[in-house]
Amino acid sequence: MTEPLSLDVRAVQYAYPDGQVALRGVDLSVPRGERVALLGPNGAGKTTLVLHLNGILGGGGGSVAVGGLTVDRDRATLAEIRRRVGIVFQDPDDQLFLPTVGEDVAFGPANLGLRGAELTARVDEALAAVGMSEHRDRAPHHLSFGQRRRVAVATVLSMRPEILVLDEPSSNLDPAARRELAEILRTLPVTLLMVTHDLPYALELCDRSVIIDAGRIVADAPTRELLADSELLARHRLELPYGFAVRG
Ligand SMILES: Nc1ncnc2c1ncn2[C@@H]1O[C@H](COP(=O)(O)OP(=O)(O)OP(=O)(O)O)[C@@H](O)[C@H]1O
Repeated sequence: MTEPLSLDVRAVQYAYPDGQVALRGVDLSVPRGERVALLGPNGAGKTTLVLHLNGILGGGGGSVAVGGLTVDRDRATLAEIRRRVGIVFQDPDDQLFLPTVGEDVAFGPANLGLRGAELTARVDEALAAVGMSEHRDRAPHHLSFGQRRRVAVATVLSMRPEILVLDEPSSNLDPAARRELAEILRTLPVTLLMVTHDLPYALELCDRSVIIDAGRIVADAPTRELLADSELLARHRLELPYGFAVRG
């Protein structure tokens, strides 16, 4: 039997209630363990697509499956889909709200009913994965922004997701924190989908990139190849930093 894809998006369409069409038939398959960057200009449909992955949005046509389970409206399926799709939002403070780091990381698995040694093991594992074990008893608001982002990643990892979705993971990080996070993300044994405007970060972390524009996937290829195509980038309002050149 072939292993199920981590993510299988087929012909997904979506218009917001005000009539604004955001997705016009999106297909995207991601095998388990792959890291993919989702690129595109403002308003392209990146967030709308991400919100389809865990069933926050849907119903406009097409299908989404995560680890072989199709996203559906019934409660049990939705709960399982939300466990399988871990979303790390751009602002870690949207994800951290308990008095200590350990409590924040335990929150998700505790909600699933885990207790005692099993719960402790989940928290240990997630904090170790992001290099934050020694900060377990600290208050999240006493940590640096870079540390809070790592803890936000841990709050999702403790659910043992099928796919980790990161929204602009490098934003607001200083160069050292940016590099440390990249090193962490590279070693995580999960499928990763990273929404970003930071093209060098996409190149550093993801072998494959997808460009979405006006609700359609317009390119899906090795990151190096995409970033070497300056006409393609310009057509979709994507820019490499000044002086940063990529050879295909
Ligand atoms: N709640 C909403 N109601 C109506 N239209 C919306 C809503 N949210 C987004 N849109 C529209 O849907 C389209 C896709 O937006 P989306 O936020 O998915 O783009 P994006 O690629 O994530 O952009 P950005 O890079 O700016 O975050 C845009 O035309 C946007 O104006």
